[in-house]
Amino acid sequence: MNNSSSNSSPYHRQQYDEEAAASSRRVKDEEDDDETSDDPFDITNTKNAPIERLRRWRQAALVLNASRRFRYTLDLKKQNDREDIRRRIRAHAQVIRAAILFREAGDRAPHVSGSPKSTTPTGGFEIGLEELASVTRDHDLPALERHGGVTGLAGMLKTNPEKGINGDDADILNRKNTFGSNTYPKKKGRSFLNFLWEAWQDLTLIILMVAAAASLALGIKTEGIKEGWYDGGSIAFAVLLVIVVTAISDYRQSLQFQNLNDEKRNIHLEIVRGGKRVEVSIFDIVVGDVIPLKIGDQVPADGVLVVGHSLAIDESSMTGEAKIVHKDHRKDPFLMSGCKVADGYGTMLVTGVGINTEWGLLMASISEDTGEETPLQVRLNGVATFIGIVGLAVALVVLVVLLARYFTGHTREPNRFIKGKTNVSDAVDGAIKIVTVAVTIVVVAVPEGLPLAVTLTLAYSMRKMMADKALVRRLSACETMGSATTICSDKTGTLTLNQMTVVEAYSGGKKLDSSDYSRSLSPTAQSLLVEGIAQNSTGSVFTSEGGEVEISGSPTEKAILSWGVKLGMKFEVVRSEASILHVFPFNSEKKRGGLAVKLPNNEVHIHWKGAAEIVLASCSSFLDADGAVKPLDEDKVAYHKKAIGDMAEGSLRCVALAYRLFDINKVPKDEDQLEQWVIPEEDLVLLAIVGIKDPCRPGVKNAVQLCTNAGVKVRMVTGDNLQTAKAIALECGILDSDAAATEPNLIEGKVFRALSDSAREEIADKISVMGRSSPNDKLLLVKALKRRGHVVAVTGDGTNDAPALHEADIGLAMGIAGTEVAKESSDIIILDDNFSSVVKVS
Ligand SMILES: Nc1ncnc2c1ncn2[C@@H]1O[C@H](COP(=O)(O)OP(=O)(O)OP(=O)(O)O)[C@@H](O)[C@H]1O
Ligand SMILES: [Ca+2]
Repeated sequence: MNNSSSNSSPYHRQQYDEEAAASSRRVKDEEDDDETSDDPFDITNTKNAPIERLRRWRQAALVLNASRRFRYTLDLKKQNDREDIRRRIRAHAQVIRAAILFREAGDRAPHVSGSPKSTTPTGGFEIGLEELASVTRDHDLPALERHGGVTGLAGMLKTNPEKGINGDDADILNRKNTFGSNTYPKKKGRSFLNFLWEAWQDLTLIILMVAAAASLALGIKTEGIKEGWYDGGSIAFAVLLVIVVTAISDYRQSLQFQNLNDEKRNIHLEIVRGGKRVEVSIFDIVVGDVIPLKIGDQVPADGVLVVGHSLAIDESSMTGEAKIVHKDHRKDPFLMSGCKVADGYGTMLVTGVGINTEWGLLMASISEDTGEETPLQVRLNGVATFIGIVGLAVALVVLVVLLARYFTGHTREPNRFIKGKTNVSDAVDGAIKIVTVAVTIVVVAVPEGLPLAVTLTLAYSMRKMMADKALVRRLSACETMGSATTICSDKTGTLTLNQMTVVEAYSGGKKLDSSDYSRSLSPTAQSLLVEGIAQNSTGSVFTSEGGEVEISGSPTEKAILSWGVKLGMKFEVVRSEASILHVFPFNSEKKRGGLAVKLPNNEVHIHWKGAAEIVLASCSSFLDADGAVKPLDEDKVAYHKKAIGDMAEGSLRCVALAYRLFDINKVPKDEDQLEQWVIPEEDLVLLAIVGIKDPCRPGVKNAVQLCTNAGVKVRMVTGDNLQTAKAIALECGILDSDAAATEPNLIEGKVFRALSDSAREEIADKISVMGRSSPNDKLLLVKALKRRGHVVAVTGDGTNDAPALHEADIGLAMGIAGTEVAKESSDIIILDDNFSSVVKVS
């Protein structure tokens, strides 16, 4: 909390705090929570977990530490607790909001009616922090309109909706001081003492401690203080050792988890500053920043949409319900931090950061789970406890039997107990001997070290994985990874470098000269291609004053954009020449993306770009060498198919560009209908087919070999063309010869999809390469393999890989190219995207 209160105008913040404090106090009372927090507004202080534990302590005498022992299953309660905290925070946020609104209403009353600027703007901006934050948090569309919509807001925040803030240090600092920074106070980790305290609360240890005390007392009684303390003392020492080692190990693990979390949260993303895309850390985002969003991204801060194309947001992380919300800049432009982009793309203007967003409040209050246990640990803990209890029971039985025998005189010992004859002191000595036997049984039987050994081993392997560039999100993954029998890897970026360049191109019914692509192009083809490339792209080209070009976007986009630059494309100029009517964003399902643009002369051009053979199938004509539209007859289709085949053979990824004219009168006039408009995708005119090279990663071949030798089969599941997939698979050793490259070793996604469940199971084992697969095919394959008894590891980067990653026994997400959604569904994040690291992990 501290940093945001120091960042905002002190006067308002104080008032805000007081009221919010009062109301949150009420909420707390209602919930009857033992939360102890000096500053009630400081929700970062929810000391919930230990209290929960204490409460359980009180409730059940037997369950000493429910979080560690006496569980034979993983802790579902913990997840519920987290959900609970979320819900509470949401309620909190509502209360805080209500408090602000209440106060504002009070403020407004004297000066008659609701002037929109009831809070004093600071820092040279025309709008104050609270005002701004409340507009976005309440999704207050009328208020946004009062401020002049997004453009008005951008003006007030001294930013440009297209170019962003200018991004000099002074400006950024000023914004941070005025509106806060996009960070939240970290929840303090638990102290070492805390772990010590937790470590001794363990049934087996308590049994041992009692045994130590008993043994100490008995020893001293029978052998005197000098000699008698050995047994008891050594048991006590062992117990102490176990407690300390457990505590140290847990403590170190919690520190490590904190580091991991910091790393996990430190998302790097591209934003627009000074008209240029720059990569910054999510923590450096300030109010006024303009951020492009694409499928799979996490919304990094609260904001409003500047432009969006089919943008759909998954708000489940905030609202708790799985619901996809369509955003558009007129009706619902508000974006909540922490949500995921489910589809489409757009640009947002940041209006709220850090603790001023609901997500910030949430993150500041949830302590990351550090006490996670793996299935093996849970099982071993169960076993240890079970053995302990059995030991205790046996010891008790022995005790009872021996005592009974002793006191009934059924022993053969010389000084056995004879009723009336044996004096009290002898009788006690005899009984003590028997008790000592029982204690010994307990000490021997309780296997305290067992679970500890596992914990230590796992902690070690996690550290080792980190060194191998793998970030472990779920500790149990370390355990499972060792037993993986097959790896389903995607191609792009994992097996290949993800550095793409166009190396071959066909246009006008012939192959272009790769030393100078534009020379053999007709002016018509050149201008249409340039238009299609510049407009139909989620990437961007920035030309600095010195004339240097910087290209950003996904690797495929970058390759095509830089090819466009070679054709003489002036990105900004082309973009400003025509206005975009509607967009169908690229997705892996359809493998193509398209859009409609309106030219100044009222012509409507529709451009498509996507997987070559798919786009080719939608074409009915092509642009010949002179720029005239010619029908695509059988010969020409065969020619282009062969061209694609040749390029794929050479392991190139093929992308086709096509366009068509469209009657402007048929374009829906109404904005809502335009939003629903399905862009025509038939009768296209083929403009060009390009072959993009994406070299194999060095070392991948060895890594694959290593896996094969270890009995782990590597399979490639890719969205790319089957031939391209085959060529790459041969290159990196997934297929060893052309002869092996037959169905069902090599299979196309749609063939696999069409099979019945049982048939899929039949052939799943044999599949080495699957080409032109949709994300769902990957899921199907994983399911089939699992049913065949395989332990499946899956690597992936895309949003649509999430289901497969989730389904897999071990999901590995790519740290660099991977989308946030994919990372969230994974167990391990491969930081350098390298397949060799995947192999090291296993
Ligand atoms: N931005 C893009 N615009 C148009 N077409 C594209 C774009 N990106 C990829 N493609 C085409 O779609 C095909 C498949 O893309 P998809 O996203 O399914 O696979 P991928 O994830 O890139 O590959 P992999 O599954 O190996 O990681 C590519 O072969 C290419 O032809
Ligand atoms: Ca992929």
